Amino acid sequence: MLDRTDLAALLRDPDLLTGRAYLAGDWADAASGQTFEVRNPARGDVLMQVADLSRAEVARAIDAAHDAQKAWAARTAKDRAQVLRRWFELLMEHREDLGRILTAEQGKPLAEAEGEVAYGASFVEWFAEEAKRVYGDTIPGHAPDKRIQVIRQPIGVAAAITPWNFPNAMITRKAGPALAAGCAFVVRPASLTPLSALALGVLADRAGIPKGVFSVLPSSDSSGVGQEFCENPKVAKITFTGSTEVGRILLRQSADQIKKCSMELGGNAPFIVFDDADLDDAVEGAIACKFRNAGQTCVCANRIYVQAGVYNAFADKLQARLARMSVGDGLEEGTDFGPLIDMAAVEKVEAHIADARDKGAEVVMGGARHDKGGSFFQPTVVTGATQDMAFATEETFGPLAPLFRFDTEEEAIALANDTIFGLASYFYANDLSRVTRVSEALEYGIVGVNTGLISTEVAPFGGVKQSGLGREGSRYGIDEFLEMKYVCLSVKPEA
Ligand SMILES: NC(=O)C1=CN([C@@H]2O[C@H](COP(=O)(O)OP(=O)(O)OC[C@H]3O[C@@H](n4cnc5c(N)ncnc54)[C@H](OP(=O)(O)O)[C@@H]3O)[C@@H](O)[C@H]2O)C=CC1
Ligand SMILES: O=C(O)[C@H](O)CS(=O)(=O)O
Repeated sequence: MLDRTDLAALLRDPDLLTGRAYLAGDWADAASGQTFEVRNPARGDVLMQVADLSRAEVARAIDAAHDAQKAWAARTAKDRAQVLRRWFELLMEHREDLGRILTAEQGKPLAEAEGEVAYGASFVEWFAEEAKRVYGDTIPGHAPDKRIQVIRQPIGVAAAITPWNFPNAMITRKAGPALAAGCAFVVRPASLTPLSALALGVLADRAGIPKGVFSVLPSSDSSGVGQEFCENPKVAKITFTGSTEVGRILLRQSADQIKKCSMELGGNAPFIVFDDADLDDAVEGAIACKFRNAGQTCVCANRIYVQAGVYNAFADKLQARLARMSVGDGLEEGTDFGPLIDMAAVEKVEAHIADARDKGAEVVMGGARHDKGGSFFQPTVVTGATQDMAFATEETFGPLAPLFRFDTEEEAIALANDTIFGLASYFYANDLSRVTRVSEALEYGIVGVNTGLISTEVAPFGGVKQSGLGREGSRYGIDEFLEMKYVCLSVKPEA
């Protein structure tokens, strides 16, 4: 059993666990008194009830954000940086509690959850520093009496919608740059995992982020809140992380007001192993890249392409390595893979396996629900994968590793690029010319070379094609929350 009392008992600071909304600086229940339940994916228990805000209450938070933003932007960059730095320190001080809350609602192993908390906090730390480096330009005038300046100003109120798979980091990866730039920030977290977001609000409040500048707005009405964000003229920016399908909906809804949008969307990452790769490294990279968060990340390897000469050796090594890993409750020591988020996720993995089998693939490891029951699933390896199978074009979002065989470099690149997505890609090779050729030929926003882990706050994270618009993290991430202004000054000669 894992209910609210049990989870609170695991925390050093139980005040981090709340089901109340952080609305315009106040902790509030929904005016209607309505709530929605949050479940623990490992045991299926109802963890707690969370305030189910209406669209009108979300609009009130947007009003408060709009009112508070100007004063926040008027503070010096150093002042905002110090507040963000304090938030970072609090996030790290409470890393274990935030990790337990995250695992309880999302399911990932505690080590991964605490890793996500540190990763999420790193964006707050990074953009606390970047706040002080929002530079402009002066440009030599186009006429003797002209002086040209370029200044960059905060865009205003930013509204975020975030997914369940990284319920902490996908919020701070947006809030960090937005607040650093001088924006106000309202976020509607995924209804499956609002607790991590609310805990971020508790610590933002303690850090001194002014009331109204930051709101966390849980609601089961995802489409209604999305419409409010897109239609409310006080919202200047939509920043979304989630599926390409929902990204399209938000872009369509934002078109009427030409609202600025950042989109971190779906992926279909190829993971290519060439015959000059270090196979042990490639196996470690594939495990990290494919099975992190039980395969529920947008940058997970979705297709594994192995050159013919090393195909069997790679397949054998991967299975041997996987066999040493364990499936279990993320709160228990030694768990490598937690449960999937829900039964819909299980059914999608099962559909991809059935489709592959029907088209001639062989399931050489796993392939079925785990005997732990619920949404636990066996880590699965499929050989004989081909481009006509569903997982070649659809994101599996689960612990399924399909192995495709290829002969030539040209063929591998063509297969890897044969998708509407373009977020992350990976390959293992040691020939320098091949590494350069393949890095340049892959049509993706991110290329991992001899590594399966690419996520860091210092680098620009984002996709091309239908995997998104814009970048998060790095020195580029703050640009998404700034507007550039050109000032043309006419200077008259002394009378
Ligand atoms: N590029 C990236 O960095 C990332 C991409 N993703 C992608 O997201 C998908 C998995 O995450 P998942 O949460 O299932 O994705 P979804 O797109 O289903 O949901 C993402 C968020 O959007 C909300 N939402 C759903 N429908 C609407 C709507 N009509 N209007 C406004 N908001 C809406 C959801 O709310 P609710 O769930 O409460 O209904 C959730 O908060 C995968 O495709 C994955 O690749 C995920 C993480 C990172
Ligand atoms: O939600 C996701 O998939 C994240 O973007 C993955 S990462 O940033 O942790 O790599």
